[in-house]
Amino acid sequence: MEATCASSLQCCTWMASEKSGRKPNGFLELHQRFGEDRRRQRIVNSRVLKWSVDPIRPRLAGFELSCCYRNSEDSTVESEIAQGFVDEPKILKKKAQEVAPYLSGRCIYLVGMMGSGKTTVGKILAEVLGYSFFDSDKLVEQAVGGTSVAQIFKEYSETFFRDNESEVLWDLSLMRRLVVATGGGAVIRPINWKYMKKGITVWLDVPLEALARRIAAVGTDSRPLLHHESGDAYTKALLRLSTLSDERREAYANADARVSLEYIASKLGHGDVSALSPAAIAIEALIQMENFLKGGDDDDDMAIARNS
Ligand SMILES: Nc1ncnc2c1ncn2[C@@H]1O[C@H](COP(=O)(O)OP(=O)(O)O)[C@@H](O)[C@H]1O
Ligand SMILES: O=C(O)C1=C[C@@H](OP(=O)(O)O)[C@@H](O)[C@H](O)C1
Repeated sequence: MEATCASSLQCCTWMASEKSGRKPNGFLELHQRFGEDRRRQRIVNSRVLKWSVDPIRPRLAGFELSCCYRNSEDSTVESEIAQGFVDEPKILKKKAQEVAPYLSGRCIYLVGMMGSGKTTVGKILAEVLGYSFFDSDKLVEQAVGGTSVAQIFKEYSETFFRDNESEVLWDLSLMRRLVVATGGGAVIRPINWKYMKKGITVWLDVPLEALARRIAAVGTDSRPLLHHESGDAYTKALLRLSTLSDERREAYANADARVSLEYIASKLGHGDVSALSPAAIAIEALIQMENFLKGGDDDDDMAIARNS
């Protein structure tokens, strides 16, 4: 079973921090774990060859890493392949503990296109941070007497839905320690940004083809803005999503932190974002939030680049 763990590089760094109490190159530690003393050697090239989920212990993602070293003493170059496992829940928990003091109870608002994973990733973030999770669509549905979003669009109007959405976001902005999965269109009203900016806003930036694949898999019943196109489910979703994305991309870019699935995938040497697990995306969200809150753009995950 092939799957990816976007946390590969963080994992290596974190394993290293745990043992040595400093922030060294994780790959050195990786090799120390395999019983070899590489401290006097410098990595000149490293590459993740393969990721896979352990079918017996699915919380663990296995990896195979190829490394090439230069020995500083005699200038010889050696290479080897190492294997290991990363425990995503453990990494998530550790990263959440690191980010929590910077958040100091501020709410997290996830923004992004329909199907970008705001609900899925939001629930994970809420759990690891000890926050409560809210889906703004669900709150609108409750406010309109339990009417579904699709039904609200049909029986009332999109404007009516948007008004209720703004009210819900205002109510939420008065609270603390929440992760909020906003509706994909919440970003189009400037007033909503005023409410959301009381917390930290995070944009889940997912390629349109991946969004269309996810939505085609679950159907468009709950997403009325996708009801009008004709054709098969994937093509229908892709067409409409690309128009919406053109209209909204600039608005999403107002977010404090951006989580680009293409960036995570390329960092790990993957061609396809569909292999990234929700937990791995949540880890990247925590990293990007930490960067924003610390006011820098340091990226521990670039260890490979720095050492190559
Ligand atoms: N990383 C992921 N990989 C594969 N499928 C995902 C991922 N994240 C979310 N999904 C799936 O995509 C669909 C939409 O996700 P959801 O979290 O509801 O998005 P949103 O709240 O942004 O509309 C769901 O069926 C969910 O299971
Ligand atoms: O993109 C949009 O305008 C919408 C996205 C939906 O939420 P999700 O992003 O949770 O699907 C929901 O708010 C409504 O159907 C409108």
